[in-house]
Amino acid sequence: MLRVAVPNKGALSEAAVGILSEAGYRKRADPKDLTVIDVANDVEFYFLRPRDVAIYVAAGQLDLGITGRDLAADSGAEVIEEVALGFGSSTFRYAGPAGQDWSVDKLAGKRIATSYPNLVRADLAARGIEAEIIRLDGAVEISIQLGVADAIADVVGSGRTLRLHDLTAFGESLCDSEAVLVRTAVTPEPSKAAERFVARVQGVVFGQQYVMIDYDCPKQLLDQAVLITPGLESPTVSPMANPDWLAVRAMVPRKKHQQLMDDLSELGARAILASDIRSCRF
Ligand SMILES: Nc1ncnc2c1ncn2[C@@H]1O[C@H](COP(=O)(O)OP(=O)(O)OP(=O)(O)O)[C@@H](O)[C@H]1O
Ligand SMILES: O=P(O)(O)OC[C@H]1O[C@H](OP(=O)(O)OP(=O)(O)O)[C@H](O)[C@@H]1O
Ligand SMILES: [Mg+2]
Repeated sequence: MLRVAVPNKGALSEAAVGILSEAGYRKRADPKDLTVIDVANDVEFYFLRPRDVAIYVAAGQLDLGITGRDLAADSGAEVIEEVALGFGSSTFRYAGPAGQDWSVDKLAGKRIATSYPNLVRADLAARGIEAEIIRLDGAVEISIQLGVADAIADVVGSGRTLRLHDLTAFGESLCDSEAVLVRTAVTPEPSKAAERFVARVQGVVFGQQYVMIDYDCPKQLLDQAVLITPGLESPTVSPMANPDWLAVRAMVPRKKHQQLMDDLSELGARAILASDIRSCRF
């Protein structure tokens, strides 16, 4: 039976469970359940802290797991990233009190509070900077005010928490993160069952990032319309009852679809429809 780790709570949990459900896997009945056996798909799910997921997967105890790229990097566990899941996006930044002229060099000799000590230690070592790392479990932004640190290194999503605490980020991002599906590096190749699981998850994630566009196109405008909606391989073009018109169907990136619909409309296409793709395979 394939063994898969899923975040049991926190920022990544809900979206991870949503993708797995859309991929046809069984959900847990009670949020306190730590395991679910999906007999129909021959998969056992383990609901773990996302910070621990890469450790189990790297050790080969579990075949696959969903975690954050930053959490996996900080754990030091060796895992292979199979699918970037398109949610839980963040950067990982140094920050200090606003109004001071911060730069990474100025961290030398300072106290830096963080929940990601290994990520920070590796970055400072690569820069040849010596500083004291204060390891905290969370609410890191308050640590300067409380006098235990001079600067912090933390996850930045919207940036709201930094602003609320009068902190300013500086330096490059140490890790551009999102939720990822990782697999063990113990075996060089994934098993057939792991490959199938990855394909299902990839299919749902890909479906979320694209929409299907259908439209009616005057025959003489087809070449120009195909430039607007080239599809993945090539759009599907079908005859219509009226021989002067063609029906066209193509996948387009979700982020661009409204712009592309405007372009098609201005070109002369009609009855332009966009629909969600729930899942796909390539
Ligand atoms: N705005 C955000 N806040 C927190 N984590 C975020 C945010 N955006 C993305 N993430 C990602 O979520 C993961 C952290 O997951 P975790 O479960 O620890 O979240 P959490 O909500 O901080 O939980 P807890 O605070 O209970 O430990 C990291 O990969 C982080 O990059
Ligand atoms: O840039 P923002 O959108 O404001 O989000 C970033 C904040 O969210 C997370 O904290 P969380 O709520 O998980 O609490 P924690 O610090 O206790 O983990 C993270 O550690 C930052 O503090
Ligand atoms: Mg947190």
